[in-house]
Amino acid sequence: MQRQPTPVASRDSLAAVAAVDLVKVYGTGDTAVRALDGVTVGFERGRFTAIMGPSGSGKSTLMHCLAGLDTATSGQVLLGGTDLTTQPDKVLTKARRERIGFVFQSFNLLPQLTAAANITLPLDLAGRKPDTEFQDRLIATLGLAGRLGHLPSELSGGQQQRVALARALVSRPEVVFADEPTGNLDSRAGAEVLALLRDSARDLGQTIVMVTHDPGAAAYADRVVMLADGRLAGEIHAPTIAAVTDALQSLAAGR
Ligand SMILES: Nc1ncnc2c1ncn2[C@@H]1O[C@H](COP(=O)(O)OP(=O)(O)OP(=O)(O)O)[C@@H](O)[C@H]1O
Repeated sequence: MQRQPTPVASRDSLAAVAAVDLVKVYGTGDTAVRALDGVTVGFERGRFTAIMGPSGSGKSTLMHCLAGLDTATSGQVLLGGTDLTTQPDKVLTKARRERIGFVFQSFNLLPQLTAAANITLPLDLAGRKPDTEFQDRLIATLGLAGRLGHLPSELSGGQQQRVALARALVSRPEVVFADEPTGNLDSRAGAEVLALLRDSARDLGQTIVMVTHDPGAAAYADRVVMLADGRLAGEIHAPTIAAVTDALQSLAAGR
C-alpha cells in the first residue's frame, strides 16, 4: 500500500504547498533537537492530506513551517510559487492572513463576535468583499444558517468547529491547515467535521492538510503522509483505518 512520496511543487505544479529538504533544529549544542531532518513532500491542490506519525515525529513542526508559523533552519517551503523561507515577516503575516486558512483543536473563535462575524473576520481584516453566493452556500452546507447570530458560547463544540471551518474556507485560501480538528469533539460531531473537510476538498477543490493522531480521522483523507523521527516514512493513498493503524504500528515497532 505504501508508495514513494509525491513530487514537490518545483517538479509538480499540482502541489499547493510543498516542503523541499526541510530541516528544523530546536536549540543548539548537546540539547539540539532535529525535529525535521530533510523532509521533501508536496500536498496536491484540491486534495485532503493527513499527516500522521508517532508522538514527537515532527508533525506539528512540519505543519507550522508549511503555514509560515515557524521558521525552518534550512530548506524551502513553497506556497504556490512563493518560497516562504525567504520572505520578510510582513509578507509572511500577509500570506497567513490572505492565502492560508486555519482550523485548530480549540476552535479559536473570538468570544465577543457572533458566528457570522467570526466567519467573515479574515475577509474583513483583508478588506475584501465576500463572495456572498459562495458564503451562503458554505453556511448552508455547514448547517449554520440558523446559528449566525449566536455567540460561540451559545454553540455546541461541533457547531463552533463548523463556524471555524466556515471562517477558514470563506476566503477560498490556497491551503487550509487543520491541527487535530476533532480533538475536542465527541465522535459524532467529529465525524461531521471530517466529512465536511473531505467534501470541501471534493466539491469545492479546497486543499486541506490535517495533522491527526487518530487513524479514524486520517481515513477521511485522500492520502496519509507518515513521519518518523523528523523524516518521511511513507504514504498511503485512499487510506483505510486498518492500513493507517498497521503503518503506525510498524513505525512504533521500528520496522
Ligand atoms: N519549541 C521547541 N523547543 C524544543 N524542542 C521542540 C520544540 N517543539 C518541538 N520540539 C521537539 O521537536 C520534536 C518534534 O516535535 P513535534 O511537536 O513537531 O512532534 P509531533 O509529531 O507533532 O508530536 P505530538 O504527536 O506529540 O504532538 C520533538 O522531539 C519535540 O520535543
